[in-house]
Formats: sequence, C-alpha cells, structure tokens
Amino acid sequence: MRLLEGKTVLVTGASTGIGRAAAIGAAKHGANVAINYAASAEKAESCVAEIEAAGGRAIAVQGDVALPETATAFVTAAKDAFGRIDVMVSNAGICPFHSFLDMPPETLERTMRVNLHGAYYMCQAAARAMVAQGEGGAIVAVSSISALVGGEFQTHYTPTKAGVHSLMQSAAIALGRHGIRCNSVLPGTILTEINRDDLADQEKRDRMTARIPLGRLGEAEDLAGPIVFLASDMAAYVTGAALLVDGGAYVNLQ
Ligand SMILES: NC(=O)C1=CN([C@@H]2O[C@H](COP(=O)(O)OP(=O)(O)OC[C@H]3O[C@@H](n4cnc5c(N)ncnc54)[C@H](O)[C@@H]3O)[C@@H](O)[C@H]2O)C=CC1
Ligand SMILES: C[C@H](O)[C@@H]1OC(=O)[C@H](O)[C@@H]1O
Repeated sequence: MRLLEGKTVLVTGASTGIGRAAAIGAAKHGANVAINYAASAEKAESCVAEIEAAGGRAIAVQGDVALPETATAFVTAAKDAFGRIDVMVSNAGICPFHSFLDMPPETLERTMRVNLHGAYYMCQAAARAMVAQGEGGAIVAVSSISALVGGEFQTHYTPTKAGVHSLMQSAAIALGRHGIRCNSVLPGTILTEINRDDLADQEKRDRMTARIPLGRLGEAEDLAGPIVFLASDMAAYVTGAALLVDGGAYVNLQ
C-alpha cells in the first residue's frame, strides 16, 4: 500500500542522512518530493536522481534554514512545482560537539538558529500554505532522544531538540482546528555524517551500541518508516506525539 500517493512532501536538509532517507521513503510511497539543501548541489541532485530513477518526481531547492526567507521560498517553489503542500518534514540540523565551559557564543548561536529557529520558520511557512489550501496537512519534526536526555558535549544542541519537541506540541494545539497534525520523531544514535567524527572513537561507539536492546546503532533508513507513517493518513488521529526511534536505548537504564 502506498501511503502518500499524490501528496506533496517537503523535507529540509535532505541531501544526506535521515532527510535523504525520508525523502526517498516518501517518494516510494507515491509522494512528489521537494528537498531543501544547504550547500551540496551535487548530493541534492543525486537524491532527486534516485527518486526520478524509481519513477518519482522531485525538486531540490538550496537555502539556509536559519533564515526565514528560505522557508517561504522553499514552500513557494514546492507549490509551483507540484500544485499543493501536504507534508513538511523539518529535519535539517547540526551538532558541532563542544565542551560546555568554553562554548564559543557563535557555535551556540548558530546551533540554535539552524536547529530551532529553522524548524520554526519551516513549520510556520508550511502551515500557512496548508491553512490557505484548507485541506489540512501533516508536519513531522526530527527531534531526538536528546530532547529527553543530556550530552556532555551537546549543551548547545540538546536544548534545541527539546525545543523542537515542544514546538510540535504547541503547534499541534495551534493547528488542530485546521486539520494539521504535528508530531516529532526522536531518533537515538543513527550513523550519519553528523556524528561520523564522534563515532570514529571505537570505544564510544561500542559503549553506545551496548546500551541498545536491539543490539545495533541506527541507520538513516530506520527513520523513513516512522516519518512516512506520521505523515500519512494511517496516523490520522495522532497529533502532538513524539515517537522514539532508538532501538530501545532510552528505556535501558540497567
Ligand atoms: N544522527 C543521529 O544520531 C541523530 C540525528 N538527529 C537529527 O536528525 C537530523 C538529520 O541529521 P542526520 O541525518 O543525522 O545528519 P546529516 O548531517 O546527514 O544531516 C543533516 C542535514 O542538515 C543539513 N543542514 C545543516 N545545516 C543546514 C542549514 N543551515 N540549512 C539547510 N540544511 C542544513 C545538512 O547539510 C545535512 O544534509 C538533525 O536534525 C539531527 O539533529 C537526531 C537524533 C539522532
Ligand atoms: C549527533 C549525535 O550523535 C546524535 O544526535 C542526537 O540527537 C543523538 O542523541 C546523538 O547524540
């Protein structure tokens, strides 16, 4: 069964990792896909090419999610290309690992602006278009297990993920009357570019793996199913929810 047939799905930060897997997953379920990317046109075009090779339709739009004008331009481009807006997957994010006591203000500022402000602007721009369209919609934000637990070198990052989780809860209330559902996924540790250097430390990698009941770190594709599900009518009565996708890591205290 194709869960997103004929819908338009927008995904931010989709040239790599979880965003790319979500974009390809949505296309496999029949969606027309618009992907936002920050810098690498080559990677974005390869995502579009993979979708088109499988018979789907996709466009790539460059833009820094930290800027409000990127969100309006992205939504406008998707609407121009596919005629409507049904789903926003707010995924773009950064995690420049750094110690707390000497955190450079610019690292803190940039992490907040990309991860939290970026999610806000994207979800707001998509919601405005959905409200004008008058047929409801779905927003799925990529938060993190880090919305619920801390990280020594992530004092600037974990508050943004808690913020994204909270944004989906408040937006679910603000947009429910318009038939727009807002949910978040909370990935555990997923092997992507964002943590390639951090997980090059084999001891840390083994430690992270050891606390996962399912016995492995996640792959970007592990998020595609949960994101497609929350975006689809299968989740028609799900809003304000947060879905952990972590192999069981969060519940494994001892
Ligand atoms: N990999 C992991 O273990 C986890 C990742 N996450 C979240 O998943 C999301 C996706 O990250 P991953 O796929 O893991 O890593 P990734 O590094 O492959 O993907 C992040 C994407 O966001 C894009 N991006 C960064 N800054 C941007 C900007 N200013 N404007 C537009 N795009 C921008 C990057 O170019 C990249 O394509 C992030 O929000 C991250 O916080 C959450 C929990 C765990
Ligand atoms: C980038 C990290 O490895 C990753 O990001 C998250 O949100 C997870 O909690 C991991 O710490």
